Parts: sequence; C-alpha cells; structure tokens
Amino acid sequence: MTLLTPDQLEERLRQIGAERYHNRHPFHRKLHDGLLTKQQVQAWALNRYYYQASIPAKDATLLARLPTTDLRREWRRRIEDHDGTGPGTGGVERWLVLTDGLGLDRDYVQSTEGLLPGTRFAVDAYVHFVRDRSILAAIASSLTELFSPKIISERVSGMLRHYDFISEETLAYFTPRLTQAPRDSDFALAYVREHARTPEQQQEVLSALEFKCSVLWSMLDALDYAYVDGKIPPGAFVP
Ligand SMILES: O=C(O)c1cc(C(=O)O)c2c(n1)C(=O)C(=O)c1cc(C(=O)O)[nH]c1-2
Repeated sequence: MTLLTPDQLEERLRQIGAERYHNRHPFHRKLHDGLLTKQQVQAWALNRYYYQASIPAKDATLLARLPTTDLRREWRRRIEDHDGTGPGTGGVERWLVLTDGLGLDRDYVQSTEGLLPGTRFAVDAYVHFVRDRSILAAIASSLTELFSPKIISERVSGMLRHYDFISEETLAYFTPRLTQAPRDSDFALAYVREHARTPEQQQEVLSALEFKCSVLWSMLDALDYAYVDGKIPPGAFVP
C-alpha cells in the first residue's frame, strides 16, 4: 500500500463503513422494518446488553495505556457516558430501561446467563483487541461510531412506528448517543488522520475498522441463526 493523504485515508474508512457496517445486516433490516416478534426483539436487547456493559471495560483498558492527560481526559468521558456519574445514570443503566420495558428480568439480563455464545465471543474479541493492539488500532476500532447516528435514527423511527410494545421511554438509550457518537468519532477520526503516518500504520487503521465491523456483524449473525432460523444453542435465552 502506498502512503495515503489524510483525506484519502478517511475516504477508505468511509468506504469500509458503506460496505460492512451492521446497518446492512438482514437482522437489522428486519428489526427496523417491524418484521420481528416481541420475543425476537427481547433476544436482541438481551444480547446487546453484553456489548453495552463491556464497552466501558474496553475503554478503561485503553485509558490505562494512554500517554497524555489530554487523551485520558477525552477517553474518560466515554466511560462516564456509559457508567454514569452516580447510581442510576449512564448508558448501561438506560439499556436496562429498554430490557425492563421489553419485560425481561433485570437480574437475568445482568447475569448474562442467557447470552448466545456468538455474542460473548464477538464482544470479548473486541475488548481483547483494544487491550492487546496498538493505541492507534484501538482508537481506530471505535470508528464504527462514524456510522452509528444514521442507523440509530432509522432504528428509533422504525421501531416506534412498527412495534406497539416499544415507546420513546424504552428507546431513551439512543437519544444521547446521537450527540455522543459524533463527538467521539470526530475525535477518533482526527486522531487517526494525524497519527497514521506510514503505509503500515494506515493499513493497521483500516484493518481495525474492518475487524470492528466484523464484531458487530457476527453478533447479528448469531441472533439471526438462533432466533430467526430457530436454532437456539443450549443454555441460551428461550423466549
Ligand atoms: O446502535 C448501534 O448500532 C451502535 C453501534 C455502535 C458501534 O458502531 O460500534 C455503538 C453503539 N451503538 C453504542 O451505543 C455505543 O455506545 C458504542 C460504543 C462503541 C465503541 O466502539 O466504543 N460503539 C458503539
């Protein structure tokens, strides 16, 4: 690979999103188009809880390695967004409002006992990637958030329109994400534009984003196989 300008690098990153982001997955299309049952939506929310709950742990492993006060202060905010600044606040708690609203038992959700194996492996792979790879790759792997405001808008409007068991209150998780995600991804994009200075580093950044798209994609593959095709693995949530 030859050295790209920062604009060319950004264009390649956006191309990866256009081709591989999970808005293109058939399970999301069904979720947003109102084609799932309440039980299938429960399975989605239950499994995705593990992603939400693991994100602050993933950010904490990166925070510990960041070399400057400015970087740590920036990254610390992500942990506060998810864990909140006191009990009952933050994104993980708001995700539980969604699982409550869908009629799932909180203790069961938080126990992660009913998780699909595919969800656990995909989410853990993301946490381990961020823990083990370079700071540049770890920051680049968060860049799927460049594409999330669009899918979140589609999801909220689609789900409100199609499902009578969904309300604005149960989907409240997503409202702050519409401002948090662009703020976070603007920072991460500026960072990789500045710090990916060799062809090898640029390739590392592109591969990190592809990896992350695969994490999100395989979570939906697991849901589709278990709850649309009806092949629920032993031990996983049975609606
Ligand atoms: O609803 C979505 O489709 C979606 C996607 C993503 C993403 O692209 O990784 C995140 C989120 N939501 C999200 O809510 C969130 O907090 C989040 C954190 C991260 C990350 O990689 O650090 N991605 C995402």
